[in-house]
Amino acid sequence: MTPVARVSAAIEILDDVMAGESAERVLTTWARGHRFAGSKDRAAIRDYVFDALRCLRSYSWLGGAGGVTGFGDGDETPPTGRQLMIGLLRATDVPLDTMFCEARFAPSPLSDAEQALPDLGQAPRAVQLDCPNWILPLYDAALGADADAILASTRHRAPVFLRVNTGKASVAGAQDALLADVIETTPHALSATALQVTKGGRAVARSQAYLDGLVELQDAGSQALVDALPLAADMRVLDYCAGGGGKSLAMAAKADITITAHDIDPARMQDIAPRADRAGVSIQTATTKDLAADYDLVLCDAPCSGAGSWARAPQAKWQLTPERLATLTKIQANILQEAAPLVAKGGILAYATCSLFEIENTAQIKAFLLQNSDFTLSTERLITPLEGGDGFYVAVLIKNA
Ligand SMILES: C[S@@+](CC[C@H](N)C(=O)[O-])C[C@H]1O[C@@H](n2cnc3c(N)ncnc32)[C@H](O)[C@@H]1O
Repeated sequence: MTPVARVSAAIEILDDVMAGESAERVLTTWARGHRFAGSKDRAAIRDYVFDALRCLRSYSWLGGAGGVTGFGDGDETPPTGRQLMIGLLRATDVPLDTMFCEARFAPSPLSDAEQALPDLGQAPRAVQLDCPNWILPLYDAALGADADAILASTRHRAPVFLRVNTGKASVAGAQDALLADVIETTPHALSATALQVTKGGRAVARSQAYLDGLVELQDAGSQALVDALPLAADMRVLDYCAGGGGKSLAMAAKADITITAHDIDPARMQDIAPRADRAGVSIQTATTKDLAADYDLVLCDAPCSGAGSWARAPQAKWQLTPERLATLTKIQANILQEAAPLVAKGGILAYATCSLFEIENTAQIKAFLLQNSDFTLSTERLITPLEGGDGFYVAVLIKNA
C-alpha cells in the first residue's frame, strides 16, 4: 500500500472506532477484508489508529474539531477519522498536502476551512494532555506536581517489556537467545528480571526464546509489583484475581511456593496451564468453593480503571465513566472483604491495581483497615509511568497472628 492509502485506511477505521466499536475488532475485520495489505501496512495503520486514540483530544483540536471536548466525556460529537488524521499528521510534522491530495487512494485535499492551523497552546489543559475533563482532578489529587508529566507519558507508545524466567535462563542468557531471532533488549531499572525490547518487538511471540519459556511478555511495572511481595520458600499463595495468570507466573518464578490461581470467571484462566508448561512451573487453578482458608499470602490484583496502562490500552481512557469507576470501587472493596478470611493468621493480604487514582488505591486500603482491625498495613507503593513502565499500586497488609 502507498503511504496515502494507509492514511485513508486509518481514517476509515477511526470513523468506526469513533462510532463506538472496539479498535482491536475494527482492525481485525479490516485486515480480513483487505488481504492485499501486508504486515508492514497493517502495522503502520495500527500505529496510526492507536496513536490517534492516545492523543484523541489534542489531535481533534489540531484537526479542526476544536469544539470537541472529549470522546466519552459527555454528549459531544466525537471527531471524525479525517479530523484525527489531519491532527496526527500536523502533530508529527508531515506536510498535509503530501497525504491529502489527488493521488490514487489518497484522502481528498484539505478544504479551505481545514487549512486553518489551530493553536494547541490555546487549548484547555485537559485537551493538551489528552485527558477527559472529569478525570483530570483524579490525576491532580493522586499525583500532584507529577500529574502533567504522567499524563504526557500516556500520549506515547508504551515500550514492550519481557520478564526473564530466571528458572530457565539468566538475564544475559535470555538476551543472547533473543538475539538469535534479531530481538534486541536492554535490562530495565524497574525490576531485575525486566528487559525492554529495543528492536524486534513484534517478533517476540514467534521467537524461540519465548516458545522455550525463557521469557514472558510482562510489563516492567507489573514485575516491580511482584517484587514488592514478601514471597518466601514453601509459602501457600493464592492469586485471587488471576485472570490470564501474569502475576501467578511471575510469583512462581521468584520462589519455591505453592500457587493456586482463582478468578470469578474461570474461563479467563484458560491460558494459565499452557503458559505454566512453557515456563516449567506448576500452578493449580481453583474455583471459589475449592478455596481453603489458610493461605500464607493472598494477592488481589483487582479489576480497575486501568489508568496506569492507558498508554498501552488507550481506548479504555475514553470508555471509563464516573458510573463505571464507582462500580469498580465497589467490586474492589468486595474483593478485599472476600479475600480477607482466606488469609492464615500471621499471613499476608496484598492488594494491587493498575490504577493511579486514590479512590482505587489508598482510599480502598484505608476503608478496609477501618473495618478489619485484625490487619495492619506493612508497605504501600505507587509505581508511576515516570519510572518507565505501566503504573501500578500495591499494598501489603499483615493479618494478626
Ligand atoms: C486486573 S485483572 C487480573 C490480571 C491478572 N492478575 C494478571 O496478572 O494477568 C482482574 C481479574 O479479576 C477478576 N475478578 C473480578 N471480580 C472478581 C472477584 N469478585 N473475585 C475474583 N476475581 C474477580 C476478573 O475476572 C479479572 O480477570
